[in-house]
Amino acid sequence: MTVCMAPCPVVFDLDGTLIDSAPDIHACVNAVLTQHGVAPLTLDRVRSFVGGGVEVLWARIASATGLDAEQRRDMMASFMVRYHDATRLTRLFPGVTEALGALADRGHPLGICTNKPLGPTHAVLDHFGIRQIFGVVIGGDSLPEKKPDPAPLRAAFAALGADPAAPQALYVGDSEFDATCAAAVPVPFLIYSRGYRLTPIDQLPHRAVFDDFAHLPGLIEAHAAA
Ligand SMILES: O=C(O)COP(=O)(O)O
Ligand SMILES: [Mg+2]
Repeated sequence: MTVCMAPCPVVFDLDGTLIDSAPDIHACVNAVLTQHGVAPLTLDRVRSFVGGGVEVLWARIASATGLDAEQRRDMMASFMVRYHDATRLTRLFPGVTEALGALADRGHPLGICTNKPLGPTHAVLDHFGIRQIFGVVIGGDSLPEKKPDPAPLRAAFAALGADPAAPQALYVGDSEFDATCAAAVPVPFLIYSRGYRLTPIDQLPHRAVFDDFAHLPGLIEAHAAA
């Protein structure tokens, strides 16, 4: 077992991990559907479509509502205009601010690797005043690849000057996309159990699970010392 000589780098997913953004995504989706005469979808349904980025979201909406390719393209474009600064219904999950502050105070380099496009990602980080705490923010449109491809997460660790293969590096996320991505990097994965995951936790590769951000700094210190 190695002892962490320097605070380990920690990269976070965003939607369903640090923020509960499904209500804003749901509102933007339904505004567009209604505008085009398509019946709205429930919050649970839209939440179940989040995790793979905007193209995956609209592919799932199209198959749920029977949109053709042209309708889907037009509606996705209208969605992006609304989504760009949609923060009104979004909340940080309980304890996130305190956990990020504690990790930053202990010197952990922190980053974001999300499939959410950079525009709405920056808007929401600015809205909550937490953008500066992150040394790198990789969005769903930062690279040609998205999670579960390992490239965006590797880029996040590289920007932090960290080697994800170092035993102490960590990725924290909520979904199947995150678990598969972390395994492909490879980097140990901590899963937040109150996010947007559909698959049972025991079927996803992960190092540890937590349901309260108050426990995260202790979990990370325990991992780093293991
Ligand atoms: O925008 C999405 O679909 C998912 O975003 P996430 O990668 O932060 O969970
Ligand atoms: Mg997520």
